[in-house]
Amino acid sequence: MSLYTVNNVNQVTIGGLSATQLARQYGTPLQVFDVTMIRNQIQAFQKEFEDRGIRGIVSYASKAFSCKAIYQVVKQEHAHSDVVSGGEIATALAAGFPSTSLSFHGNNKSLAELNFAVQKGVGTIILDNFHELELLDQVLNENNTQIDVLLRVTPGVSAHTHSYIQTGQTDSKFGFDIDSGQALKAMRLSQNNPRIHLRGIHAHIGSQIFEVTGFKLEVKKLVNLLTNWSQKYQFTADILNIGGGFGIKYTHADDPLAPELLLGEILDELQVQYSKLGQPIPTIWIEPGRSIVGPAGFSLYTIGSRKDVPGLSPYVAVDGGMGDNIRPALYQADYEAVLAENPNQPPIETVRLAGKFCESGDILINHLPLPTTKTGDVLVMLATGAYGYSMASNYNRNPRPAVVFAENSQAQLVIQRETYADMIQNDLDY
Ligand SMILES: Cc1ncc(COP(=O)(O)O)c(C=O)c1O
Ligand SMILES: N[C@@H](CCCC[NH3+])C(=O)O
Repeated sequence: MSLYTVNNVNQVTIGGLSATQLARQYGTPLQVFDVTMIRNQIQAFQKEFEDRGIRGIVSYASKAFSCKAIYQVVKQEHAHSDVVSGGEIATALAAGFPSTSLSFHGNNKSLAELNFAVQKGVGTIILDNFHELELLDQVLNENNTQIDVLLRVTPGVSAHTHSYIQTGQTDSKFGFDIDSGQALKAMRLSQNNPRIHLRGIHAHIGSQIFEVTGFKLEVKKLVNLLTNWSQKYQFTADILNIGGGFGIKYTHADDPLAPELLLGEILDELQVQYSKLGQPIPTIWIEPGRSIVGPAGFSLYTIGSRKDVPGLSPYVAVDGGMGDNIRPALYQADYEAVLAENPNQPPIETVRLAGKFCESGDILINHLPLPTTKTGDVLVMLATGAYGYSMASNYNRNPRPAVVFAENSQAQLVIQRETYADMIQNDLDY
């Protein structure tokens, strides 16, 4: 499976449009999304549920990439979205996303954020800790209302992934621990709170996961927990949210199962578990972020300076870097990149693709094989749609790039390039 497509004149294309042309039209650095790929992935997840007759909800984890346009695409695909801050809620609502299809996550939601969520009619609060339970109770009382809640539990399963991005193991800042009894206590408190409609539980075991084993352990543990709660405490869950984390192909060294096939295996396991119990499967929610927007995103850069270092690979610098994609610097994440024109030419050298930020560690790709390049060439970095723009910064007061959605050979600007004025507007004189 290739990470990019080309047209008949051997140019990289995104959503049917030439990357060179997009770079010319909108400037670089530029983030472009192939919207068809986003839609196809959401639909592929939905089909896995339908094929098995399981009620399922795809809740896009919008921390992976949040802006009005993406919530609009998610809404068009009849999916839900998970949000992790007042800012994500506000963006989704500004996009016309139905508040009832939002679920609100976070290990330290503020009173103001909970109040905002409740007043705006956010559908589900994913309760993370006892402090939040108190805040939520206060907010619900003050607003004289009720809300649906899922309890986030930590099943003690740690999936194989980069250690910085693991969640879900017992030693996690997120959620109620099952083994120590925190989860049970939270369930009892919620069950006894007339303003809380406890609908079920949630767990998330990590990110960029290729193996189904961790997920299978997770669902076994969750089903056991729910069985125990239903037998001993008459609590019947109608929602089981198994989180996100489906891994994607960033480079040719990655060979993940297609995310929907991974989901299929998890659903098969759930069917086995529930048929052993002789019980119906609750509605299953998933929260994929990376797998929905990651492969669909492309970063377009223009090559600028070059520095040759005797005996070592040269630095080839582009007009973006850690400000629009912190992942290589933060997680040592690997990516691939190709020239927008004739991407299949045989390489003549391996370069270090450097960003323009004032940090030696601002290297986007450490070993990038490239044909002859020159200043002004457009380079396309692949599979950058998840946690790139959403983690972008104004470091060195570089403006964040523009974002374009491309679909059926049409392009539309969905986030304007930041201007110097945008960055200065909140500064005050002294
Ligand atoms: C609770 C929760 N749900 C969903 C996600 C999305 O994960 P991913 O982007 O790996 O699918 C995350 C991030 O890891 C998360 O913390
Ligand atoms: N930001 C991380 C993933 C974090 C997952 C959020 N729970 C990444 O770039 O891979």
